[in-house]
Amino acid sequence: MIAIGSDHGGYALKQEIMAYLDKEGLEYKDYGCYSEASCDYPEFGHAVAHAVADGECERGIIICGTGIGISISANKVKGIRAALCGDCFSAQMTREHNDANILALGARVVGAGLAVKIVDTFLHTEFSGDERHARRIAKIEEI
Ligand SMILES: O=C[C@H](O)[C@H](O)[C@H](O)COP(=O)(O)O
Repeated sequence: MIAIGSDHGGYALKQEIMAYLDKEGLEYKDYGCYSEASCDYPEFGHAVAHAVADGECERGIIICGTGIGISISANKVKGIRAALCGDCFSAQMTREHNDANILALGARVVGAGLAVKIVDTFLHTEFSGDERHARRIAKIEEI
């Protein structure tokens, strides 16, 4: 199960991402927002982060205008490694090296076509499991 959430700035892109997930037959839960009315990104970053940290969902996707505010919010939750990605290489690396469990996107930064490719890369790349990467992630957890 994938947790997905956005503020008003990410709402339209979220619809595109959910259409992609539907097409791929991937299950998701939408944690809001549910319209383009102005709202506050920390609420939705927090909701998705908790769904992932609590084990309710395996991965998360969060979207705001830049992807910055909502990723800062999600990263406040223990156990969350939210990565803001604007390209497929970063999405691949953050899965292989950082075992990122949430992808953040900036709807005012990337177009829908690229965003879907980034999501696809993020969801289909596994953590490498290399000792050096696991050691560094463990150090993040200690902070
Ligand atoms: O990091 C924050 C996000 O980019 C927000 O989506 C953005 O600040 C919202 O701005 P506004 O309220 O002007 O639409």
